[in-house]
Amino acid sequence: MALPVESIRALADLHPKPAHVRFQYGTAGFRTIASVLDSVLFRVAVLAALRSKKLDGKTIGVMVTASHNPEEDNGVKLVDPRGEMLDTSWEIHATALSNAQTTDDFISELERIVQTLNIDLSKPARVVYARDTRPSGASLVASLEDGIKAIGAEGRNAGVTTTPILHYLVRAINTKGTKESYGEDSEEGYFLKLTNAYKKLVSTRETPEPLTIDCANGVGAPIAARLAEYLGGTLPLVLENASITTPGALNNACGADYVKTSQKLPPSLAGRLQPGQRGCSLDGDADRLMYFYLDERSQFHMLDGDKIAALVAAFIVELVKTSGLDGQMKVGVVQTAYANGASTKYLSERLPVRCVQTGVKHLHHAAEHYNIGVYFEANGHGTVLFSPPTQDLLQTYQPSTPAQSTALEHLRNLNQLINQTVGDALSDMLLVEVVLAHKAYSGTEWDSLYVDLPNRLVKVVVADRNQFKTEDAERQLVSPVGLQQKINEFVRRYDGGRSFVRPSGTEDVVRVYAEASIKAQADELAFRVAGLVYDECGGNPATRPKEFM
Ligand SMILES: CC(=O)N[C@H]1[C@@H](OP(=O)(O)O)O[C@H](CO)[C@@H](O)[C@@H]1O
Ligand SMILES: [Mg+2]
Repeated sequence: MALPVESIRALADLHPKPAHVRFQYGTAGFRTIASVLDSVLFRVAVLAALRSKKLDGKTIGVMVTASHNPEEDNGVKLVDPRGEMLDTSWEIHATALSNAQTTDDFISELERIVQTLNIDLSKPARVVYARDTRPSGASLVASLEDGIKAIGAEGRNAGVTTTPILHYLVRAINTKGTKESYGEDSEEGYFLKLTNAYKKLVSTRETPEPLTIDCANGVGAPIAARLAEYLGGTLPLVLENASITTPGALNNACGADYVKTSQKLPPSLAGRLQPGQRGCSLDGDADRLMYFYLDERSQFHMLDGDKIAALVAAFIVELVKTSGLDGQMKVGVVQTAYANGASTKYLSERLPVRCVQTGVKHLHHAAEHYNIGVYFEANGHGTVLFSPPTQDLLQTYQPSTPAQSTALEHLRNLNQLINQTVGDALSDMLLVEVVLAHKAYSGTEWDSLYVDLPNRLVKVVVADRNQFKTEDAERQLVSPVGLQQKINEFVRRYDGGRSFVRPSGTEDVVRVYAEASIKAQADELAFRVAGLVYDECGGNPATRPKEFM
């Protein structure tokens, strides 16, 4: 069977690639200003169909979102059959297709892919897609639907929903009717799976004080509202920043990325959160979560991805131990170099910790090596993975005491509560609430598990960020040659000092991270290293940021 070239050509002509734009399928898929993305959406749909055919008709997911980016941006990423991110080896095909200039170039590129990957075009193709609340979403989805139609794939529209729900749906569809069934392949199936597990986990606990959710004025708002209905009062939720139709509101001075970067309460919550109260922020597609609370003096305290990892990992280790499964189950944590050094210290004293490259796919894959793998980026993206043999063991294990039996039941319910396809702000939020309820912790007690080392993250604009090459999970620079030694010399002069430099995978900048035991010192170290990088790597002297030292 050949490609339906005529139908592809006719529809592709309606979605021409803009001249002079170069696209790249990066860490977060394609992401840029929405107005240039029309052709990308059309082409991604065709690629998703090819991937589905290559995988014997398994359903591939397509999510249209730009997460925490500004409202005028949009983006698209593919989801593989088990609900994970697209296999990295296909990223280059996505990039190549998106950059083909004419319809003819696009078709030749498709033919090349079909041939190189030996794709059997007679196989069925199935694609499920969704979008966030961005104003550009509807028209981009229409372009996507044209691509699905052009290649004759079967499309399923999952509507306006969160990224993690789309990932859930992909896995649920592909495991339907099998022994690994992940749940009903509907939003309702998702809500029921999570809330049933939550209710069982907190059944013997008191109903907590209401939890405020900053929904970033995004898709998390309507989804959290439905979640609240399914929770039915077992966890009272107060939704803030839930205006999904107010122009310009999305992610604007609110949401998880705002909280993490500015380390502040979103101004819109001032006076809405009372002293002692806890709250959390979602990002624009609800796959990141940041917690926070106000102490009795109304001081803001942030509980980031590292604090979530510490809370959750310690709880799971305890349950595994109490259940009597500790001889058979290795629990581990995966972090990146951006994890606060104090969190790494706290966790390493309790369980194995690995550091990997930035980017969720690296964390996810490393976490798969444990029986139970906890991974979180400091920015609040993360989840917990139970390996397939571990899930079987949880079903067959025979506890010998009532305490073992209770702990086992909790582990089984956590396995249901946690969205294991990808980081999921709402699932993670329920997980945090479970642990807080079990430990009877308020924000203060959770926060005091360890004290964050003061730190500073700085962006540096250099002539060419591609000259920066790293090793040791990005903690050491190997290129430009000699720069790492100079950084080390600075670091040595600071008590508790740590600093590393790496090229961003999502922005045209180099990132400098620094930590030290005192805030002023962390800032100074970061600005010294930033100044060094700037001067040595072609930063323009005329626009040298004044804070660089
Ligand atoms: C320091 C930082 O937060 N980096 C972020 C950012 O990656 P960069 O490669 O640093 O641009 O975006 C990634 C995708 O959202 C996210 O996984 C990662 O944590
Ligand atoms: Mg996101």
